[in-house]
Amino acid sequence: MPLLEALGVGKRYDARWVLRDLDLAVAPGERVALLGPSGCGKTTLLNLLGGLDRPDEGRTLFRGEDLAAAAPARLARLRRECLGTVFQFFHLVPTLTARENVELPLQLLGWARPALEARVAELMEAVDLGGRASAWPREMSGGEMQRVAVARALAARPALLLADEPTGNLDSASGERVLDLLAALTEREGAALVMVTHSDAAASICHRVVRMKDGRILDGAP
Ligand SMILES: Nc1ncnc2c1ncn2[C@@H]1O[C@H](COP(=O)(O)OP(=O)(O)OP(=O)(O)O)[C@@H](O)[C@H]1O
Repeated sequence: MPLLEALGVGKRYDARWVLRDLDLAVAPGERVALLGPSGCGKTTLLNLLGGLDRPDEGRTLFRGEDLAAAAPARLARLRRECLGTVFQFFHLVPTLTARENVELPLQLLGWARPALEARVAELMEAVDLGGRASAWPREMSGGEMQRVAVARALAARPALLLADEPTGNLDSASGERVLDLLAALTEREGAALVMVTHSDAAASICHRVVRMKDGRILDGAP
């Protein structure tokens, strides 16, 4: 069974359809890049896949479960346990240290202290920030903040990571480092990745490139 499936999905704002009749399936552990011109609907699709938004036609299924039909509490739980997100502008909590940012999703899930601390330490090492755990976001470079964001997104061992232009605000060297980590850590943890990007370097760490135009998929669909 695919991990994630969009079946005939569409989304409109007022009378204007910005996605139409779109099909996409993502296998467990698969990395998919979503490419396409500005405004073609990539972020809209990512929001539907993550259950942040509901389609106006079609269905999005996570492990066969219709996200739009899930009760709000069920959806919140599914997102907390199974889904990690990485954004262009990092979205770290500015009043928490690097370590505390990574801890946050595990605290929300009620992890016990010893397991939580071991997992956070492991991830801080994995993103090569073992020595920066007590740093505040304002003291970190963009690349460091994004590495913290990657560690946070993977903390709860989600089956799916959604990333929206994760290198869009980084210089190419920092961006490459973040991409290498995204590939290595999703591989190691068995997480699938769906990544919106404009960058060929980002697409190159994916198993499959899906090109979109005007709210539809041009190629790369299964
Ligand atoms: N809340 C909204 N209300 C009305 N229109 C919207 C809304 N959100 C997005 N749109 C429109 O939907 C279309 C798709 O937007 P979306 O952000 O998904 O594109 P994108 O491919 O991610 O673009 P970019 O690469 O520039 O981020 C655009 O025309 C956008 O203006």
